Amino acid sequence: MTPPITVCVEGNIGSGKTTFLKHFKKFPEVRVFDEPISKWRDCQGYNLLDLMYKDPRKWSLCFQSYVQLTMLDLHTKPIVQPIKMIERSIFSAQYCFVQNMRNEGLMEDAQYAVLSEWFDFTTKNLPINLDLIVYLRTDPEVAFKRIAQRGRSEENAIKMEYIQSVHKLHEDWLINNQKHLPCPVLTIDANLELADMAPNYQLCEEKMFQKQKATVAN
Ligand SMILES: Cc1cc2cn([C@H]3C[C@H](O)[C@@H](CO)O3)c(=O)nc2[nH]1
Repeated sequence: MTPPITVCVEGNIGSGKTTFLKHFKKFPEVRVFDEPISKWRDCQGYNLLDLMYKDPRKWSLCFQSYVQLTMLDLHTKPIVQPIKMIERSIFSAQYCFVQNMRNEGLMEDAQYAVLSEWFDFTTKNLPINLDLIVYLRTDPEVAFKRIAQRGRSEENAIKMEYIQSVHKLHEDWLINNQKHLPCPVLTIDANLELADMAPNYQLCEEKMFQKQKATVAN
Protein backbone atom coordinates (compact mmCIF):
# COMPACT_ATOMS: atom_id res chain seq x y z
CA MET A 1 0.00 0.00 0.00
CA THR A 2 1.53 3.29 -1.16
CA PRO A 3 1.67 5.75 1.76
CA PRO A 4 -0.35 8.95 1.16
CA ILE A 5 1.41 12.11 0.10
CA THR A 6 1.15 15.00 2.58
CA VAL A 7 0.54 18.57 1.48
CA CYS A 8 0.70 21.39 4.07
CA VAL A 9 -0.94 24.74 3.40
CA GLU A 10 1.08 27.50 5.05
CA GLY A 11 0.48 31.22 5.40
CA ASN A 12 0.04 34.14 7.76
CA ILE A 13 -2.99 34.61 9.96
CA GLY A 14 -5.75 35.74 7.63
CA SER A 15 -4.04 34.51 4.43
CA GLY A 16 -7.08 32.44 3.43
CA LYS A 17 -5.91 28.91 4.28
CA THR A 18 -9.25 27.61 5.55
CA THR A 19 -11.06 28.96 2.47
CA PHE A 20 -8.38 27.50 0.20
CA LEU A 21 -8.64 24.07 1.85
CA LYS A 22 -12.44 24.07 1.55
CA HIS A 23 -12.02 23.89 -2.23
CA PHE A 24 -10.18 20.55 -1.94
CA LYS A 25 -12.75 18.85 0.29
CA LYS A 26 -14.75 17.92 -2.83
CA PHE A 27 -12.06 15.45 -3.99
CA PRO A 28 -12.65 11.90 -2.64
CA GLU A 29 -8.90 11.22 -2.97
CA VAL A 30 -8.08 14.04 -0.57
CA ARG A 31 -8.43 14.01 3.24
CA VAL A 32 -8.37 17.61 4.47
CA PHE A 33 -7.44 18.46 8.08
CA ASP A 34 -8.27 22.02 9.10
CA GLU A 35 -6.21 23.57 11.89
CA PRO A 36 -7.39 21.95 15.18
CA ILE A 37 -8.39 25.38 16.50
CA SER A 38 -11.43 23.88 18.26
CA LYS A 39 -9.00 21.89 20.42
CA TRP A 40 -6.92 24.99 21.13
CA ARG A 41 -10.12 26.74 22.22
CA ASP A 42 -11.20 23.87 24.45
CA CYS A 43 -8.46 21.79 26.06
CA GLN A 44 -10.31 20.10 28.91
CA GLY A 45 -12.41 23.27 29.16
CA TYR A 46 -9.55 25.78 28.85
CA ASN A 47 -9.46 28.21 25.90
CA LEU A 48 -5.67 28.17 25.48
CA LEU A 49 -5.85 30.38 22.38
CA ASP A 50 -7.63 33.12 24.31
CA LEU A 51 -5.31 32.74 27.32
CA MET A 52 -2.30 33.05 25.00
CA TYR A 53 -3.57 36.24 23.32
CA LYS A 54 -4.59 37.77 26.64
CA ASP A 55 -1.25 37.08 28.41
CA PRO A 56 1.31 35.72 25.91
CA ARG A 57 4.25 35.87 28.31
CA LYS A 58 2.45 33.57 30.74
CA TRP A 59 0.70 31.24 28.26
CA SER A 60 2.84 30.97 25.09
CA LEU A 61 4.71 27.84 26.19
CA CYS A 62 1.52 26.12 27.33
CA PHE A 63 -0.33 27.05 24.13
CA GLN A 64 2.50 26.18 21.72
CA SER A 65 3.20 22.83 23.39
CA TYR A 66 -0.44 21.93 22.89
CA VAL A 67 -0.27 23.14 19.28
CA GLN A 68 2.76 20.87 18.81
CA LEU A 69 0.82 17.86 20.18
CA THR A 70 -2.26 18.53 18.03
CA MET A 71 -0.16 19.02 14.88
CA LEU A 72 1.80 15.80 15.51
CA ASP A 73 -1.53 14.02 15.85
CA LEU A 74 -2.51 15.24 12.34
CA HIS A 75 0.89 14.44 10.82
CA THR A 76 0.87 10.87 12.12
CA LYS A 77 -2.86 10.06 11.75
CA PRO A 78 -3.35 7.18 9.27
CA ILE A 79 -5.83 7.84 6.42
CA VAL A 80 -7.23 5.70 3.60
CA GLN A 81 -7.14 8.44 0.94
CA PRO A 82 -3.98 8.82 -1.19
CA ILE A 83 -3.59 12.54 -0.36
CA LYS A 84 -3.46 14.20 3.08
CA MET A 85 -3.81 18.02 3.24
CA ILE A 86 -3.08 19.76 6.53
CA GLU A 87 -3.57 23.40 7.47
CA ARG A 88 -0.09 24.48 8.65
CA SER A 89 2.43 22.01 10.17
CA ILE A 90 4.79 21.24 13.03
CA PHE A 91 7.36 23.20 10.99
CA SER A 92 5.45 26.51 10.86
CA ALA A 93 4.63 25.98 14.53
CA GLN A 94 8.35 26.04 15.31
CA TYR A 95 9.80 28.29 12.58
CA CYS A 96 7.08 30.93 12.51
CA PHE A 97 5.05 31.04 15.71
CA VAL A 98 7.36 29.74 18.45
CA GLN A 99 10.25 31.67 16.85
CA ASN A 100 8.15 34.84 16.78
CA MET A 101 7.22 34.55 20.43
CA ARG A 102 10.88 34.18 21.33
CA ASN A 103 11.91 37.09 19.08
CA GLU A 104 9.24 39.30 20.67
CA GLY A 105 10.33 38.38 24.19
CA LEU A 106 7.00 36.66 24.87
CA MET A 107 8.76 33.37 25.67
CA GLU A 108 11.81 32.80 27.90
CA ASP A 109 14.87 31.26 26.22
CA ALA A 110 14.60 28.20 28.50
CA GLN A 111 10.98 27.68 27.38
CA TYR A 112 12.03 28.08 23.74
CA ALA A 113 14.79 25.52 24.37
CA VAL A 114 12.30 22.93 25.68
CA LEU A 115 9.94 23.40 22.71
CA SER A 116 12.92 23.16 20.34
CA GLU A 117 14.04 19.89 21.95
CA TRP A 118 10.54 18.46 21.45
CA PHE A 119 10.54 19.75 17.85
CA ASP A 120 13.96 18.17 17.09
CA PHE A 121 13.06 14.84 18.71
CA THR A 122 9.60 14.45 17.16
CA THR A 123 10.60 15.53 13.63
CA LYS A 124 13.51 13.08 13.78
CA ASN A 125 11.67 10.09 15.29
CA LEU A 126 8.09 10.32 14.07
CA PRO A 127 6.93 9.51 10.51
CA ILE A 128 6.38 13.12 9.37
CA ASN A 129 6.90 13.09 5.62
CA LEU A 130 5.89 16.25 3.81
CA ASP A 131 5.74 16.13 0.02
CA LEU A 132 4.60 19.65 -0.83
CA ILE A 133 4.11 22.97 0.96
CA VAL A 134 1.59 25.36 -0.57
CA TYR A 135 2.50 28.85 0.62
CA LEU A 136 -0.44 31.28 0.49
CA ARG A 137 1.64 34.45 0.27
CA THR A 138 -0.06 37.68 1.29
CA ASP A 139 0.98 41.23 2.07
CA PRO A 140 0.61 41.86 5.82
CA GLU A 141 -1.90 44.63 5.07
CA VAL A 142 -4.17 42.21 3.20
CA ALA A 143 -3.93 39.59 5.97
CA PHE A 144 -4.60 42.19 8.66
CA LYS A 145 -7.72 43.44 6.85
CA ARG A 146 -9.07 39.90 6.55
CA ILE A 147 -8.51 39.19 10.26
CA ALA A 148 -10.64 42.23 11.08
CA GLN A 149 -13.34 41.10 8.61
CA ARG A 150 -13.39 37.56 10.02
CA GLY A 151 -13.73 38.95 13.55
CA ARG A 152 -12.47 35.96 15.56
CA SER A 153 -12.89 37.15 19.16
CA GLU A 154 -9.49 35.95 20.41
CA GLU A 155 -7.77 37.88 17.59
CA ASN A 156 -9.42 41.23 18.15
CA ALA A 157 -6.33 42.77 19.79
CA ILE A 158 -3.76 41.57 17.22
CA LYS A 159 -1.55 44.45 16.09
CA MET A 160 -0.22 45.04 12.58
CA GLU A 161 3.35 44.62 13.89
CA TYR A 162 2.50 41.05 14.97
CA ILE A 163 1.22 40.21 11.47
CA GLN A 164 4.32 41.81 9.94
CA SER A 165 6.71 39.76 12.09
CA VAL A 166 4.82 36.51 11.44
CA HIS A 167 4.88 37.38 7.72
CA LYS A 168 8.65 37.95 7.79
CA LEU A 169 9.25 34.57 9.46
CA HIS A 170 7.17 32.85 6.75
CA GLU A 171 9.22 34.66 4.09
CA ASP A 172 12.54 33.82 5.81
CA TRP A 173 11.57 30.14 5.84
CA LEU A 174 9.63 29.56 2.62
CA ILE A 175 11.13 32.14 0.26
CA ASN A 176 14.65 32.74 1.61
CA ASN A 177 15.08 29.16 2.94
CA GLN A 178 16.78 30.36 6.12
CA LYS A 179 15.26 27.37 7.98
CA HIS A 180 15.08 23.70 6.96
CA LEU A 181 12.72 23.15 4.01
CA PRO A 182 11.26 19.63 4.36
CA CYS A 183 9.93 19.54 0.76
CA PRO A 184 9.33 21.70 -2.36
CA VAL A 185 7.22 24.85 -1.98
CA LEU A 186 4.48 26.04 -4.35
CA THR A 187 4.03 29.76 -3.70
CA ILE A 188 0.62 31.21 -4.53
CA ASP A 189 -0.37 34.88 -4.63
CA ALA A 190 -3.08 34.88 -1.98
CA ASN A 191 -3.63 38.65 -2.11
CA LEU A 192 -6.13 37.82 -4.83
CA GLU A 193 -9.82 37.96 -4.05
CA LEU A 194 -11.61 34.61 -3.85
CA ALA A 195 -13.23 35.20 -7.26
CA ASP A 196 -9.76 35.34 -8.89
CA MET A 197 -8.33 32.29 -7.12
CA ALA A 198 -9.53 29.62 -9.63
CA PRO A 199 -6.25 29.47 -11.61
CA ASN A 200 -4.37 29.01 -8.31
CA TYR A 201 -6.65 26.14 -7.34
CA GLN A 202 -5.90 24.53 -10.70
CA LEU A 203 -2.15 24.97 -10.19
CA CYS A 204 -2.31 23.30 -6.79
CA GLU A 205 -4.53 20.46 -8.02
CA GLU A 206 -2.14 19.69 -10.90
CA LYS A 207 0.94 19.76 -8.68
CA MET A 208 -0.71 17.65 -5.98
CA PHE A 209 -2.16 14.94 -8.24
CA GLN A 210 1.07 14.88 -10.28
CA LYS A 211 3.06 14.19 -7.10
CA GLN A 212 0.61 11.55 -5.99
CA LYS A 213 0.90 9.74 -9.36
CA ALA A 214 4.67 9.89 -9.11
CA THR A 215 4.66 8.07 -5.77
CA VAL A 216 2.35 5.37 -7.14
CA ALA A 217 4.66 4.98 -10.15
CA ASN A 218 7.72 4.31 -7.94
C1 LIG B 1 1.13 25.47 13.84
C2 LIG B 1 0.57 26.70 14.47
C3 LIG B 1 -0.66 27.28 14.13
C4 LIG B 1 -0.80 28.40 14.97
C5 LIG B 1 -1.80 29.36 15.10
N1 LIG B 1 -1.62 30.34 16.02
C6 LIG B 1 -2.69 31.32 16.18
C7 LIG B 1 -2.78 32.27 15.02
C8 LIG B 1 -4.27 32.50 14.85
O1 LIG B 1 -4.68 33.61 15.64
C9 LIG B 1 -4.92 31.26 15.41
C10 LIG B 1 -5.45 30.31 14.35
O2 LIG B 1 -4.49 30.08 13.38
O3 LIG B 1 -3.93 30.60 16.19
C11 LIG B 1 -0.49 30.42 16.82
O4 LIG B 1 -0.39 31.35 17.63
N2 LIG B 1 0.48 29.47 16.73
C12 LIG B 1 0.34 28.46 15.81
N3 LIG B 1 1.15 27.42 15.49
